[in-house]
Amino acid sequence: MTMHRLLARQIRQSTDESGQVDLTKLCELVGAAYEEGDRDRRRTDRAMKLMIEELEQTHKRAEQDLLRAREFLDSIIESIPIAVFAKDAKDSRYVLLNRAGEEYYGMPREAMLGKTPQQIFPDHIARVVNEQDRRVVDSGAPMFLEGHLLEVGVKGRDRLVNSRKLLVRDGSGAPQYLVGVIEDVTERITNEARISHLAHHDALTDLPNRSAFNAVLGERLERAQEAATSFAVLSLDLDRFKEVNDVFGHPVGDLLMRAAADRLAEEADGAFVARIGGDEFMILMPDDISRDDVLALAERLVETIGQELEVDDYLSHVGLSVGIAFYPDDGVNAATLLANADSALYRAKREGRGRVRFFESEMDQELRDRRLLQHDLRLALEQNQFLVYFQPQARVDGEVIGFEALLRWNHPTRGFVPPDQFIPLAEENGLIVQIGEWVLREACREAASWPRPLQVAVNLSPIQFQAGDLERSIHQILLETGLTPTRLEVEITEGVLIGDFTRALNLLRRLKALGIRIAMDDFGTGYSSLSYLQSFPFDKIKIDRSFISNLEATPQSAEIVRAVLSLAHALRIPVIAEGVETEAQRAFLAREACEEMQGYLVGRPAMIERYLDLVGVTVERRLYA
Ligand SMILES: Nc1nc2c(ncn2[C@@H]2O[C@H](COP(=O)(O)O[C@H]3[C@@H](O)[C@H](n4cnc5c(=O)[nH]c(N)nc54)O[C@@H]3COP(=O)(O)O)[C@@H](O)[C@H]2O)c(=O)[nH]1
Repeated sequence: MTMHRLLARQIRQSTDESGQVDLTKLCELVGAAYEEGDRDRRRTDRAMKLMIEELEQTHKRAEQDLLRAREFLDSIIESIPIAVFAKDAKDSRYVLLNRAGEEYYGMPREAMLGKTPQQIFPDHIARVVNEQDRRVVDSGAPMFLEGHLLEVGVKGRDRLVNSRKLLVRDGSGAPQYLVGVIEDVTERITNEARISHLAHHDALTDLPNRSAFNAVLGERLERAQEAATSFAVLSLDLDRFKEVNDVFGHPVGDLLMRAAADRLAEEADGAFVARIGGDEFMILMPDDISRDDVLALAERLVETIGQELEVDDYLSHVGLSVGIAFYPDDGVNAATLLANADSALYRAKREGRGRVRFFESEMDQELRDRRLLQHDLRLALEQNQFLVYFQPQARVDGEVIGFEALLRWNHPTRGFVPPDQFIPLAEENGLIVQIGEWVLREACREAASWPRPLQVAVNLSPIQFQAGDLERSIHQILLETGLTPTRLEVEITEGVLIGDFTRALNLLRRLKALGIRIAMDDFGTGYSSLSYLQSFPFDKIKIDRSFISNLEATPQSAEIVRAVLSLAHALRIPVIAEGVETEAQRAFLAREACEEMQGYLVGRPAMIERYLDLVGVTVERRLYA
């Protein structure tokens, strides 16, 4: 007989030693066991119920998470600014389209979902779309089209898009969906194009800039070397642009620059025109163009730029100088070609501006000479190669009233180098500041030693006004030398006032306040001498010697001198005429009531020893001074 182990134990526990079963005890034990079993079952039921509830919760949460994830993905797809669509891979019916897609196609999704391309687009577009879809489905490879013109949609055909289509397979690997994205890249491509344009063009004139010019020149050189062709490089520089800019201000200067650039580009007849900085331009002429044609074009450019330009109610006159170099005759690489075109330009400017010059080999030499002279100039001051010459200034009746100090450079091997040659170089490299200070000191020291209190006039370069502390150095020189300020006259050209006009004017006022006299040099040769007369109370006007030397030859010069004199008299400014060489010139000036004169007639520039009697020094006194 088999019996449940629990019942056997309960019978054992209810049986006494004689083998009698105590039924009451057994019933109690069995009853307790049943109750325990009931409790267990209830516990199990509760646990099961809890488990089921937990499972149901978990499932519900998973469903909600799934829903939320779906909604999240949907909202992303819906809000991304790129058109997204999905189609059934079998027949290309649209099954999904986001908001950007609606915008791109120009129709609500209801009008597209469930429909094939044929039911939505015109035939010729549907054909293309279907063909692309088939290709992706058949090959299984994604399709990517970059920067192509929009073929469908309402934004117009000027939009550029990147589009991508790829195949999605089901669990068994069969094609299920075609998913596509279309990104409108018009703005990006336009911006990239704009940035690239800015990098290669000059912002003011919109002409290609230096870097674009260098790139194009490089290509032209390569091509010309391969094809054995020739071409011309033109280096151009606007004449007097800086003056116009300074006198009328930068906004007018900008307008003028733009107008000049437009004229150049128009007249250049398709040649490559670049603005390489400031008022400098370069032009690359077409291959195998003849010298005559290049010359004709360059002359046309000079003429067209020389014509009056009306900008912002101002009438301006600028000019153009042009230097020309040919590949391969004048250089086979960019550096040589450009340097030679620049040398030719430099010659054109030096010969009076408004000119066209072809490069010639001796210009190269000239450029090298210039560099050598620059080099020597640096040594000149420390090696005491400079001298100050003095030229007398007199009343028209001949009475000497002072001297002009004129710088001379006695070079150890070249001999006397004309100031016209080395002063511009010293201005270019800034040495004029030190040299000018040296001249001032020498002139003041010399004048302070004269027994007669004559005046001494010293030329100041515009560069001395821009760099260094001119006021302090003049002040110190006057203290050092003991020269009375009223005996010092500084001669300035209008170049001093061009540039930072206010600063120069204030400096002149402070110098005048010290008692120094200010003379306007080269009157009549500049651009706006007259306008400067009203800005500052000059102590003297110096009529340029070009008018005096032409007095007898051209009646216009006499008229100009008369006009300057009458203007100066009206303004009560004394006038000195320079370059007076003949008695006839002196007599004319005397008749016209010109106050003073300077020139070979009175005396040539020379070492002061030549004029000791005029300054009141006896030779003996000088020797033992
Ligand atoms: N910034 C400085 N400029 C200076 C200084 N020294 C001279 N210069 C300038 O150099 C230019 C040429 O000067 P230079 O060769 O000395 O010529 C002067 C005279 O020699 C010349 N002159 C005088 N009289 C006559 C004459 O009767 N005939 C004739 N053909 N030439 C004559 O004129 C020049 C004087 O020029 P200016 O100063 O305009 O009165 C010249 O521009 C000088 O200014 C210097 O230290 N600093």
